[in-house]
Amino acid sequence: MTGISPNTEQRRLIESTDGIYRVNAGAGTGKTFSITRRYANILEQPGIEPEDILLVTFTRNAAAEMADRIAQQSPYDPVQLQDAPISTFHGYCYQLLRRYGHETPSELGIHDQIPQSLDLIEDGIRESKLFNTFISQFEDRHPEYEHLFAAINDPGTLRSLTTELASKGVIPERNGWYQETGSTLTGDREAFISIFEQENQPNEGAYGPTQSNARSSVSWTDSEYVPDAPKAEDVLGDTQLHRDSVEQAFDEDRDELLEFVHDVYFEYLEYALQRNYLTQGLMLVLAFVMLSEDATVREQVRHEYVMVDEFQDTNELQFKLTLLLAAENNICVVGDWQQSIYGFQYTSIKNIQEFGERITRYKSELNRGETRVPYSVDETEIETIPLEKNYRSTASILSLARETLTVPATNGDSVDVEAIEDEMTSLDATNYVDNSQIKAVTHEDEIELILDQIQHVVGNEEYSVEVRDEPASTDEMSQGEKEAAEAERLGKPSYSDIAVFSRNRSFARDLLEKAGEYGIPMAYEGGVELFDTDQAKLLLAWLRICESDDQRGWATVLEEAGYTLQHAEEILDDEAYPDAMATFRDRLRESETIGGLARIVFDEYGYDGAYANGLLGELTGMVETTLSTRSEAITYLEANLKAGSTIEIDSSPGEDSVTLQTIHSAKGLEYPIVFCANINRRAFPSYGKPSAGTIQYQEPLGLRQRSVYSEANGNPYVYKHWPNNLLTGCLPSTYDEERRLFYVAVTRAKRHLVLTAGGSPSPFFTELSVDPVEVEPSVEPRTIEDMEKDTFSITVPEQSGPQRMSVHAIMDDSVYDDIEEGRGTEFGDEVHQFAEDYVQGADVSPVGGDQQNVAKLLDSFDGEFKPEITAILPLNTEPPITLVGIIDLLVITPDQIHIIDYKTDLSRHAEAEYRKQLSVYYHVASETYPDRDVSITIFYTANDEHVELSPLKLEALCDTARAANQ
Ligand SMILES: Nc1ncnc2c1ncn2[C@@H]1O[C@H](COP(=O)(O)OP(=O)(O)OP(=O)(O)O)[C@@H](O)[C@H]1O
Repeated sequence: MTGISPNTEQRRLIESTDGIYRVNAGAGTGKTFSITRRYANILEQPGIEPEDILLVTFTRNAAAEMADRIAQQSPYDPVQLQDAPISTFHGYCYQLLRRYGHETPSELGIHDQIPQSLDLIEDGIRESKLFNTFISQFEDRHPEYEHLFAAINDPGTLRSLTTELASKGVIPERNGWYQETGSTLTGDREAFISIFEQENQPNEGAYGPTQSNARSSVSWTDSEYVPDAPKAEDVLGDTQLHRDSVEQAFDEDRDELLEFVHDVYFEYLEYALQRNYLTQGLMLVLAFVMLSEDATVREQVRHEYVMVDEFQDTNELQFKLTLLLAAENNICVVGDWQQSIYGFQYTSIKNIQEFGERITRYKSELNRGETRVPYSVDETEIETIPLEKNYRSTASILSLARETLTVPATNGDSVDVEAIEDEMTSLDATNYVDNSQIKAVTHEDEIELILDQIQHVVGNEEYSVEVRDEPASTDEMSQGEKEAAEAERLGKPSYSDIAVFSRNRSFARDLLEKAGEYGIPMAYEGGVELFDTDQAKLLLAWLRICESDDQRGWATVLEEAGYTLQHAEEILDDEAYPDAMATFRDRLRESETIGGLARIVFDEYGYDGAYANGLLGELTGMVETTLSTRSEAITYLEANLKAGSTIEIDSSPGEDSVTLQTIHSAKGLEYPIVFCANINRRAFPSYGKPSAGTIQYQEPLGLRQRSVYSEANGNPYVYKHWPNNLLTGCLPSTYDEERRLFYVAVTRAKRHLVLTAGGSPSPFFTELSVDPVEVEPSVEPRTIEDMEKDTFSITVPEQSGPQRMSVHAIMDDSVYDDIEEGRGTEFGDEVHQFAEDYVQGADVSPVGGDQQNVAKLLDSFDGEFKPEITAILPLNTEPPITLVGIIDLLVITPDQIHIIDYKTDLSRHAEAEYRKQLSVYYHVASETYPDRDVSITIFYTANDEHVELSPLKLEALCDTARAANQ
C-alpha cells in the first residue's frame, strides 16, 4: 500500500462506487491514482470478484501498471489478477472474439469463421501490404469504379478511411450499412449551415466590411474544375461566398461515392477474415456487432462495474462498447479534455466533453429494435467529480499552462477565449515553494541556444529542484514547517532533471547530434536494445540467484561489485557468498511480484533512469500475459537478450543525461525542468491535418471526393472537385489540438520552463505573457575531465566472461580487398539504409538499380519484417567466445524464417566468407524459432540475384572462432 492519502474529492471518487461518474480533470490531479484505488475499493465489497470489474485504459503498459498498483492495494496478488479484465479496448476485444467469436455475426452477411488463431495485425507495414494486394484485386473485380480509381492518387489512403469510419461506429454489411449511420456518412447539413453562416459574416475593417473568413479562404481558378462547375463569379461575392453555390455543393450527388466506399470497406472485411487476420479497427467492429446481436454473449460477458481511464482518447465505437459491456449503470470515466492529442487517430474529444448528451444518444441508438442497454443513463443522475489539486507543478507553471489553451496559433487566428476558459478545469498547486523560472529565449541558431541554456541551467541554484526525498509524513507539520521542509529538499539541478520536447522528430535528431558533438549527455526516446543493458543483465543475474543460486548469476553480481576474477572464482567454488549479498538475496526472495523484485534491485544499484523504467514497464507488462514467476521472467529476459529485441524507450548515454522526446511521447510523464523547443512557424503549431486521401471524411461534411477524373474537355484529366474545395473553405481552421499539445508539454514541468525559438518564432512563442529574450549562445564543449567527474561513482567492472567477437572477425579480411570496386562502402551503406527505411515504411523511393532491386525483393515477400536485428551466438569454446553480428533482415512467416543479407558486391567471390557470417545468424534464428525452417540467403543488389546458402555446422564455427581468437 503506498503512503499517499487521497484528498477529499479523490476519496469521494474512490468510495462512490455505484452510479455514473464522469471525471474531467486537469493534469497531475491523481486521476489514475484514484481510479486504481477505486478498483481496489470495489474489490473489497462482499461478493465481488475481479471479473466483475472492467478497467480499460489507453496502452498495454498503462493497463499492466494499473494491475500492478491494484495488486499492491488489494488482497489479490498479480497472479490472481492475471485474468482480470484490466486491459485496453483492443486487448479486451481480442480475447472476446477468441472466446465467443467462432462465427462472424450473420447480420453482416459474411459467412465465415473467426478462428482461434486469429492474427491481429498491429504492424502498419504488414497491414498496408495486405491492403494493397486486396485493393488491386478489388480494382480488377470492379471495372465500374475505373473512373474513381483514375482520380485516386494513393489507394492506400482508403485503408485509413475504413479505420476512420470504424472508429465512428460506421460498419458495412453486405447490402448496406449496419444499424443506422444517420448523417455520419452524408454529413450534417444543419450543423454545416450554422457554421457557414458564422464563417461567412463579413469582418469589420477600418473602412467598412471586409471579406468573411470563408470568402478569404476560398480561392477559385475556373480551369482547375470540370467544365460544368460553377464559375468564380457564381461562387465568390465581394465580401462573402454566394450561399446558393455553397448549398449546391453540400447537396451534391454522392450515391456512387458512398457505394464505392461501402464496397471497399465491406470486401476488405471479407478479405481479412478469409485470411484469418484483423486490424485493430476491424476487430473492434466485429466485437461490437457480436455484442449487439448476441444477447447471450452480452449477458455472459457484462461487468457489474466499468471504468475507463484516459477517456478523452476514446472514439465513438469505444464509447458504445463501454455501454454494451456494463451490466448496470455503474460506469466511471476519467480523463482530461485538455490532454486530448490523438485526434489524428480518430479519437473524439466530445466523448468526455459532451458525455451526458452522448451517453443518452448512444443508449437510444443501441436500443433500436432490442434492449441492449437495460439500465438508466439519465443525464441528471450523472455525477461529475472535480479534481482540482495538482500534485506536480508550481502555481506559476499552472498559470502559464492555462494560457497555452487559448494562445493564437497564427496571426489571424481568432480563438474563442471565453468559451475555452469556461471549459478549462481549474488546478491548484499543492507545493509550497514556487521558485519557478519561466523563460522564453530566442536566437537564429536555436540548437546552439538550447545547448547553451542547458549548460546555464545545470548546477544553477536559481533552477533548484527537489533533490532529496519527502519525509514519510508531513501531516503533523505547520504550514511554515512544510515550507521549510520543501525548501530543504531543493538543490542544484543536474542534466537528468531536464527534458527537451519537440513537436517533430527531425528537430530532435539535429539537436541530439549537436549535443553529441559538444559532449552534452542527451538521450533520445527511441528503440534501444533494452535487454542488453547493464540493468537487464544485473536483474537477470539476481533472478537466477533467487531461483537457484545460479553460478552465472553470482559471477555477474560479484564482477559488478568489483571482485577480481580469481577472488570471485574462490567464492563461487566455496559457495561462500558475501553476507550482505546473501541477505539481499533473501530479501529479494520475499518479494511477491517480479515488478517488486526488479524495483528493489534497481533501487539498490541506484538505477532510476530510462533503462530501469523501461524494464519495469516490460516486466510489469508480463503480468497481463502469461509470465509471472521468476523462472518465466528469466526465460523472458534471456529470450529477449538473445533475439536482440529493441524496445521503444528513452535511450540514455548514462544515467545523468537530458531526455529528448516528442510531445506526444511525453504524455503522462513529468520532469523538474522542461524545455519546449522549436516553437517556430511551420513547426509548432504544425499545419492542419496530415495529408488526406483523394476521398476524405470530415465532420460535418461526411464523405467527399477531393478530385475527379473527367474526359469532358476531350482530354482525360484529373480535376479538383469544386464542391469539396468550397465546403472545406467554409470550415474554420482549428489549431485546438496543437494548443492542447502545448498544454501537455507545459504541464509535464514540475518547477521550471524554458521556451525556445529560432529565427521565426510562431505566435505560440510570441503571444504568451512571457517576454521573449534574445540570447547570444556560447556553448562550452565538455571535457573528458568533466565527464569523468560525473561518472566517478560508477564502478567500471573488470572484463570477464565470454570474449565478444564480431562475426567479421571470423571472416578472412582479404576478401574485401577487391570487392565493391568503384562503388565504395558508402554506396553499400546507402543501399542498406534504403532497405531499412523501406521496410519500416518510411517515405523513401529507390534511387538507382540496386535500390530498385531491393524494393522489388521486399515487395515479393509476405510475413513480418524485422530489419537490423542483433544476433548473439555464444559458442562452447574454451575460453568461451560469443559472436555478435547484425542481421540485415529477418522475414518471419508462420512456418519459416528467412534471413536476408544484402551485398552490393559486383561479383560472388567472397561468398565462402559470407557463409560463415550467415551461418552464425542461422544458428541464432534456429534456436530462437525451433519450430520453423530457417533459410539464409544473400541478395546481390547489383544484379537482383538471390542466393541461398547452406549453413556451416556449429563445430565448424567454433573452430573458425578459435582460430581467429589466437
Ligand atoms: N492525494 C495525493 N497526495 C499526494 N500525491 C498524490 C495524490 N494524488 C496523486 N498524487 C500523485 O500525483 C502524481 C500524479 O498522479 P496521476 O498520475 O494519478 O495523475 P493524473 O491526473 O492521472 O495525471 P496526468 O493527467 O497528467 O497523466 C502521482 O505521482 C501521484 O502519486
